[in-house]
Amino acid sequence: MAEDMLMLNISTNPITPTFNSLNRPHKSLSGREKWAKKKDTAKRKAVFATQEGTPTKQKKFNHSGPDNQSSEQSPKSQRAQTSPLKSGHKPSGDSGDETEKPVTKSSAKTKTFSKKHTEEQRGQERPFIKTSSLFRNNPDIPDVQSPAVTKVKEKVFTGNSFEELDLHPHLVSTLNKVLNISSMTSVQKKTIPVLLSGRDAVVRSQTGSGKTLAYGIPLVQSLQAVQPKIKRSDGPLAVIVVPTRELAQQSFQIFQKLLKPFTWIVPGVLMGGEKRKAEKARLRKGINILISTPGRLVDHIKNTLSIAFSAVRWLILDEADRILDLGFEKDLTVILNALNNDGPARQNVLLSATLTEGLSRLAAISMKDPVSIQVSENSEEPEETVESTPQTANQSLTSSYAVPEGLHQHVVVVPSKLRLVCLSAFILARCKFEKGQKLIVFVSSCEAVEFLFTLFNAVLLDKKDDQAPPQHHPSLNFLKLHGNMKQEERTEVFQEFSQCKSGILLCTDVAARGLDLPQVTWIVQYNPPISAEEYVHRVGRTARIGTTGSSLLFLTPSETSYIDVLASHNISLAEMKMQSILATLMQDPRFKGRGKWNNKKSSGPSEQEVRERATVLQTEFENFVHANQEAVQSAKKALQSFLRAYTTYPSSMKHIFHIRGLHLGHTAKSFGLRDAPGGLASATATANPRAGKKDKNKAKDKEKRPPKKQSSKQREASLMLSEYASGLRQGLKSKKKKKKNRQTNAEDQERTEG
Ligand SMILES: Nc1ncnc2c1ncn2[C@@H]1O[C@H](COP(=O)(O)OP(=O)(O)OP(=O)(O)O)[C@@H](O)[C@H]1O
Repeated sequence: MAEDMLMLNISTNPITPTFNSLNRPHKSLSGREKWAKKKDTAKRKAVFATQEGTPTKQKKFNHSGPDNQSSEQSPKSQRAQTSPLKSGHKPSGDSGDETEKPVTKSSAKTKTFSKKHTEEQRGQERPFIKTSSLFRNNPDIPDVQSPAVTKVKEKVFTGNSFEELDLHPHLVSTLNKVLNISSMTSVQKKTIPVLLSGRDAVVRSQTGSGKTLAYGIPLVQSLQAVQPKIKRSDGPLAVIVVPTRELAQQSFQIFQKLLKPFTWIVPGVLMGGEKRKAEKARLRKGINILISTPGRLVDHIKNTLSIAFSAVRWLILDEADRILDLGFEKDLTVILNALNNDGPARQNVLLSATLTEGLSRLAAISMKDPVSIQVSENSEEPEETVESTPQTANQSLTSSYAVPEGLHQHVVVVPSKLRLVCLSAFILARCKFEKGQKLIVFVSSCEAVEFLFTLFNAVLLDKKDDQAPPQHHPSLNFLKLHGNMKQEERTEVFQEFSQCKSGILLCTDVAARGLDLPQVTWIVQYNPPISAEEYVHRVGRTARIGTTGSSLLFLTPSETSYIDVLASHNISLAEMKMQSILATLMQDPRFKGRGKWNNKKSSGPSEQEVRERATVLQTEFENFVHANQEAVQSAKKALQSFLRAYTTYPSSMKHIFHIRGLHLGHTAKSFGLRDAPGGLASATATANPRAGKKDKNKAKDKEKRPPKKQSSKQREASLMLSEYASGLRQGLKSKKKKKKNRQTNAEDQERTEG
């Protein structure tokens, strides 16, 4: 690990041998080999010192110079290197250890010096650079070529107006005047007549194509026509199930608008995080269109006597593939049983941008001859809908997904160590040096969102001095959204990000589905999603309803095969170069390094200068993280949760995302940690069933009560469920003591988003 230690690394935390052994693809060097490498490195150092005339001391502070260049691969060596294990990627403990020794030896002495010196250097725009090895010993970045694919295209709009349908004139005028829409989208044109005819339907169309109104309009049309007029006391006539609270709120708001002329029809929303008592009272008064998350609906089915489904005529599952997915299945069964016991014949509608698998389970919700509706540009007018059974519907829905035409998708390959600075540079580029940019950054865990939120607010915002509050650049407005936040805060953030003109939303997949946040310009996937389907939903938060937008997927060199996975779903990405993202740092004087590279004649930013600035930024991150124990703990928690999430990729993707492919020292750096903390062994050993026996034993020793081993499916499920967790765990636990009776339901509740 010595090579990964900072030049002036003062860490007393030796790297656990377990991790070195997990990540060390090479056998240890013989004495002769070590000597040869030492000699070679010394030679290179000497050459550099002569070329740059770097004083010895300065060279110690910034060791990235010549060796960085050695890490820049020749085109030949760049080719076809995808796995660190295969690529000659040299993790800690390999070559370079010896060259760093003189420096690490003096670490005790430099500790005090570095701290004082760092402070002195601030304000002089020549920060003390502690992080010297950022650009060294990284795996090669392979050439990235997205395979040619035939993109699936969907036309968003039709030239047809809502007047052409046989709708109530007040409904049409509400669409025109309240929602400001006049012509139908393709999916609306296909779906509305089918649903008005009373048929069940399975609807798939690209993200942001207007699926909510595709079921909302016929639902309102049909309910307003019911005679005698619907009364509040009739209870629910339509049940709409959606996977997240924010989506529930959003759908509820749309129904409030649609129902403006039909005031006798009452919409209502039930969702986790809200007070049950208040919801019960509303249910007692009567809700005709009931929108709910699965968990909260189940909770009421079990505990609220006044909930009755005898009048339900419609069941709509929005984001149906998510609801039919792992974890929600049990809740859905409870909901369906309750509906089937009570209700008359009803219409069932399933919608999503990625409906494929899970359709065999449609039988379980007793769809009757569902019509399969999908939108494809190739289909000739009149656009046919397909009469199908659940089985044929399954066949007709391929796994090639349409993404919006105005979406420009990119990928950047970044070695683990550089991920944090690269993400920061990207955010600065978009939000500090450009105007009107609204970004959503997807991260794999709640803890990582919290960590990045605190870190970016502390480091990326301009600070004049330590006392003054950070100066908010107007566009550098960070927001966070994840399942462990209190509901009020979630709602506030959702509203704020919906309304703001620019900003950065750091979030988990809780924001991946269905949310219609206006004018989002970039979707950044800092951690790749667990499936191509989730990729489609995440990027679908931009370029909605015929507009344009962009996306950027971060991959490490060992993860580049993910591009092929996406290509197999007809999704292709253009490469963005890491260097060009990092070059943004040249615009920010706060990250100016020693500046001596400025003298160079070259017109563009020197690569070395960019690296130096990236190193300054990384140093700032590490200084912040190591400034106090709380920050270190937060970084460790984030790292641990990242590792846990990494073990949950499905087995079909383990060849790309396997915990063994991670270099933990490098990964730790992307959390501002100078070294991989000890104790991670237990986290990964318990999470990773394939970890060595030795690691598992160590983990057992350390943990008094090691968590139960889970199958990979269980882990995936529990991750998803914790992701969508209500955040009520503490409150529910205390209630548990008082009301044993409610225990089961409370657990169900906290287990789901609802
Ligand atoms: N006919 C229309 N004309 C103009 N805008 C429309 C029309 N129908 C819907 N919209 C708007 O398009 C946006 C996206 O609609 P919606 O959220 O229903 O998309 P979606 O297909 O459900 O997306 P996702 O798959 O991401 O959930 C919304 O802002 C909605 O108001």
